[in-house]
Formats: sequence, C-alpha cells, structure tokens
Amino acid sequence: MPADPTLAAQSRSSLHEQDVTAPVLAVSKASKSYGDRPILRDVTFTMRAGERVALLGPSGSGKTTLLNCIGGVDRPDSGEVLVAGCRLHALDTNGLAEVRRKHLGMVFQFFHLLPTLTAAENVELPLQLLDISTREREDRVELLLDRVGLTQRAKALPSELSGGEMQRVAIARAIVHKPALLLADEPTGNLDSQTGVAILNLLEEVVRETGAALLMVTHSEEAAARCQRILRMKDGTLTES
Ligand SMILES: Nc1ncnc2c1ncn2[C@@H]1O[C@H](COP(=O)(O)OP(=O)(O)OP(=O)(O)O)[C@@H](O)[C@H]1O
Repeated sequence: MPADPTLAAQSRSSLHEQDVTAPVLAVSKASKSYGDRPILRDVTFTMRAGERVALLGPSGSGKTTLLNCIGGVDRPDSGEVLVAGCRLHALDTNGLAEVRRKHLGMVFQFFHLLPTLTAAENVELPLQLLDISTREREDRVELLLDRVGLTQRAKALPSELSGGEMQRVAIARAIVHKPALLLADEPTGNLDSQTGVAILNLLEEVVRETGAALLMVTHSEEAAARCQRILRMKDGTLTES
C-alpha cells in the first residue's frame, strides 16, 4: 500500500467524526522480529475511551516494543495499528509525528523532561507544536500545573524538582493537548512506593477527567490490579486476564 503522508486523507476515519464508541486503539495481528528473533507475535487487542489497561510481562517479553509500535516510533513488520482511527502503517514520518502531536500523550520511567526548560515550559511544549494561541497555551499550562499541584514550582528546572514532582510535570505535559490515548512506560519504576501510589492516583484521576484511555506498562501486579483490564505479554504473545 502506498504511503499516505497526509492526515487529511485519514480525516474521514478520525476519532472526532466517528462513532464515539469506536476504539481509541486497535492493534491487529501486529508482528515484529529483530533479525530472525520474533519479538511481537500476532498481537491483537483494542482499547476504548476512558479504559485503563495494564501491560505486564517479564523483562524482554516485548512490552516496550509494542508501546513503541503504538506510539509510532517503531513499526511492526506486519499487522495494523490504528490510533484514534488513523492507520499508522499508511503514514510517513511526518504523518506519524502528527498523530503523536494530536492524539498521544506519553509518560516514561525517567520522566524525559527537557533539562533546560522550566516545569511550565515543559508542559507547554506539546501546545507549541499545535496551532494554539499564546493566551490559550498560558491558560492551559496554568490549569494543568494547578491540577498536578505544582503551581508554586512553575519556574523550577527539572534538576530542582523531586522525582515525584518531575513525574507530575510529565503527566501534565502528557495530557495538556487532550490526547485520546495516554501511554505510560513504567511510570512509577523510578519512584519510592509512596510517591508511586500518589502518581498512580493522579494518572487515574486525569484519565477519568479527560476521558483518555491509559495503556500502562508495569512490572507491578499491584499497579496492574488497579486497571480495568490486564494484558500479559510472554515471548511476544499477548493473553488477557
Ligand atoms: N533495536 C533492537 N534491536 C535488536 N533487539 C532489540 C531492539 N530493541 C529491543 N530488542 C530486543 O527485543 C526484546 C524485547 O525488548 P523490549 O524492550 O520490548 O522488552 P520489555 O518487555 O519492554 O522489557 P523490559 O521489561 O526489560 O523493559 C529484548 O530481548 C530486546 O533485547
């Protein structure tokens, strides 16, 4: 199938114009190998708006590879990934970047904040990539920093923040553009258990408030048990429990 760089061609199937009960994420028979080693094998599942789904599995089982294929930073060798109605395999690099900008938020174990930007500037970053007025950007950043309890730390650099504060900035940044799907790769993996619970509470609250779907990779059965569904990955194969 020829690459289609424009999201305009996808617009008929965009989330906003479709039945709202349509899946926010649909992964169908996604497979990927590195060399002759299969990493993902016929992975198939869907997620709907507002769903919280945990992805559990041993180290090396393919969880991050799957998240990368959903986030458009990697591609499956075969099969399909649809995010907010957009067929990722039909898009070129620019088209994938546009899907990420509009529909995806990401939270990582090591926060991935830009070290030279303040907390507020980090939160504002996704909005600078969209066509949004300065006034609206400022309003949204203020609202989000207030939401995650960091109004007083708006001008702090990441190096001046605790791990929990950095993750709260990262969560604000991940949802400031109102994405349909939030991907979290071990969001509590680098935090003490008390801070981890606070971050899970916050993640749950913000997905409830925004209606986003949350797909969270975790090694923690406790964190997974808080989700509505648990997907288990073993040797690249997915089972649901
Ligand atoms: N670019 C790459 N080239 C070759 N092999 C890779 C590449 N990326 C990942 N792998 C291999 O693919 C397998 C799955 O990796 P992946 O990071 O998806 O696992 P994971 O389940 O997320 O593991 P962990 O829980 O340790 O993060 C691993 O054996 C890894 O070494």
